[in-house]
Amino acid sequence: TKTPIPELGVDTPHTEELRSLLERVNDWGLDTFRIEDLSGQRPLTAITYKIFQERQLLNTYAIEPHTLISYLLTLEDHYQQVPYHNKAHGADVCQSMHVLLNASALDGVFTELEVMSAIFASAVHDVDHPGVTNQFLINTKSDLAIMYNDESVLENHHLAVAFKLLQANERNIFAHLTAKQIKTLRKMVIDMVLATDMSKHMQLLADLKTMVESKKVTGNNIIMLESYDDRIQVLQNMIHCADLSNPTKPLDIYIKWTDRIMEEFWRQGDKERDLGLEVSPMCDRRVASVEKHQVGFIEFIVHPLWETWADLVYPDASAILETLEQNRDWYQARLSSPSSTPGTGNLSSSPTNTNISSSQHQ
Ligand SMILES: COc1ccc(C2=NN(C3CCN(c4ncnc5ccsc45)CC3)C(=O)[C@@H]3CC=CC[C@H]23)cc1OCc1ccccc1C(F)(F)F
Ligand SMILES: [Mg+2]
Ligand SMILES: [Zn+2]
Repeated sequence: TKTPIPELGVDTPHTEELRSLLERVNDWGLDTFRIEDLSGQRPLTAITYKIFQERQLLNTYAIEPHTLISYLLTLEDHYQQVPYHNKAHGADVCQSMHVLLNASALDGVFTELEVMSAIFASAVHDVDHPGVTNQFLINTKSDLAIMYNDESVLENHHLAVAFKLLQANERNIFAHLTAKQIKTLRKMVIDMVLATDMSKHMQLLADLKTMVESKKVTGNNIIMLESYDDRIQVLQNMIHCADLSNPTKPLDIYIKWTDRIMEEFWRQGDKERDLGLEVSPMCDRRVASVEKHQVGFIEFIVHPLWETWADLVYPDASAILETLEQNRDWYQARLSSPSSTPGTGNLSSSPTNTNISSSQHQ
C-alpha cells in the first residue's frame, strides 16, 4: 500500500491549469517555463509522465506508475540548478522529441521500443550537467575528463547517471522488458545521447544530407529505413534537432532560453577568469554580443540542420523552419540597428526591451 499518485504525477495546487496546459503536449512551442511553475518545479516529471501516458507506454511495457514517477522525480533531482542545462531544458527537449516523432512522414516507421528509447534518451540527455562545456572540463583536468579520457565527457556522464538511477528496484521502469529489449534500448539510448555532443554535429548533418539525397519513401510519402544504422541515424538527428530547437520556438520562449544560455556561458567565463585561464570569447560577459551569437548560431548550425530535417520530413517541419527564419530576422534586425529607445543597454531581451536582470534564472 503506497501513497496514491496525484493525477498528473506531481503535487500541485494548480491541477486544473496544469492539466489543460499538458493537453497541449503534442504542440510545438509548449511553454515549459509555465509548466515548471504550475507543476511545483517538476516540469520534467510532469511532461515525461504525460508523454508516457499519451503513448500508452506504461501499458505496453507493464510499467508501474509508482516506478515511473519514482524514476522521474529522482532523475529530475539529479539535474543541477544551473541557468540553462537544468530540468526545464530536459523537459523541453523531451517534449520537442515527442512532437518530432509525430511527423506524418515517420508514421509507423519506429517501433514502440524505439519510441520509448527516444523519449527516455531525451528526458535523461543532460542529467547532472555542471553548467560548463566539455572543453572547460578538459582544460581544468576535472575528474569527469579523467574518467572519460576527454571524449564526450559530459554526454558519457549523463548516460552513466541515467542508467545508474535505474538500478534501484523501485525505480527500474524497464523491469518487465525482455533481456533483448533492454539490450536494444540501452544501445539506442547510448547512441542518441552521445550524438548530442556538438563535436559530432558536422558528421551527423553530412550523413543526414546524404540520406535526404537518397531518400526512399512509400506510396504515401513515408520514409523507409531498412538498417539499424539508418534508423539510429534519424533518431540521433531528431534528438540533436530537439536539443537545438530553441531558435525554432515562439520568440518570447526563445529569448528566455537565450538569456539562460548566455548566463551559463558567462558564469563559465567568470570561472575561467578566476582560474587565470584564457576566457573563451563566447563566455566573456564584457564583450556581450548576444545578437551576434544568435545570428551566427542560426546561420552556421541551427538553420542548416533544420533545413535538412525539413527536407527529410517534408512538409511536416515547414512551419518550424518558418518560425526559425522569422526569429533569425528579428535578431538580425537588432544587430544592425542599435536599440531605438536610448538607455536600455540590454538588447537580447524581449521585444518590450525589458531589462535582462528581470528575467528569472533558475
Ligand atoms: C539559445 O541559444 C543557444 C542554445 C544552446 C547553445 C549551445 N551551444 N553549444 C555550442 C557552443 C559553441 N558553438 C560555437 N562556438 C563558436 N562559434 C560558433 C558559431 C556558431 S555556433 C558556435 C557551437 C554550439 C553547445 O555545445 C551547447 C550544448 C549542446 C547543444 C547546443 C548548446 C547555444 C546557443 O546560442 C549560441 C551561443 C550563445 C552564447 C555564446 C555562443 C553561442 C554560439 F553561437 F557560439 F553557439
Ligand atoms: Mg548536452
Ligand atoms: Zn541539451
